[in-house]
Amino acid sequence: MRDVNVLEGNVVAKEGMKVGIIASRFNEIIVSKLLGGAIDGLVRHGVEDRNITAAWVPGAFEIPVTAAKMAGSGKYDAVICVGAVIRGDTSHYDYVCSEVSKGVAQVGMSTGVPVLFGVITTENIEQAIARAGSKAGNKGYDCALSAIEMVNLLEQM
Ligand SMILES: Nc1c(NC[C@H](O)[C@H](O)[C@H](O)CO)[nH]c(=O)[nH]c1=O
Ligand SMILES: CC(=O)[C@@H](O)COP(=O)(O)O
Repeated sequence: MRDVNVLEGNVVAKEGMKVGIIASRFNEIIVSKLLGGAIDGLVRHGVEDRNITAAWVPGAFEIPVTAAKMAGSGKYDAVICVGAVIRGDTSHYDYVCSEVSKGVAQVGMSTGVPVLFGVITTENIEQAIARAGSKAGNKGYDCALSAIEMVNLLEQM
């Protein structure tokens, strides 16, 4: 490749990195696994337990307002959002998923704080289980590593 400048964040947490995690309680049996995966990923890559703060909200729809509060507080280098939205019998699923994804993205862009979207949106419980620590991995863990990478990348800009 030509001799260009390439910026990339590594996945080793900077000294004193502080992370907020927002977990939605709806489908808690799934979300607790996502939360555990996020914490595991952060700690394994150098974030200290005492620098991780987790907050429970009722459902995924309450994540964006909480993310705005966390990201806007100046206390956190990154915010990870984990939840599980599983389709039911009505169109409620579509509205929840749409607003949560848009809201989380908006918080990141408006604050400049990396806000990671670890809310799984599935057609059924089997798909959710697969993404919460079984055959499709753990989306919470994945978001932890992405949070560290994004903090390290944005600090270079
Ligand atoms: N059906 C799911 C919900 N619904 C609840 C909403 O997120 C919200 O708490 C309520 O509409 C009150 O504002 N939430 C999930 O996280 N997952 C679902 O599958
Ligand atoms: C994602 C939801 O809001 C959904 O679980 C609610 O179920 P229903 O559409 O049957 O009311």
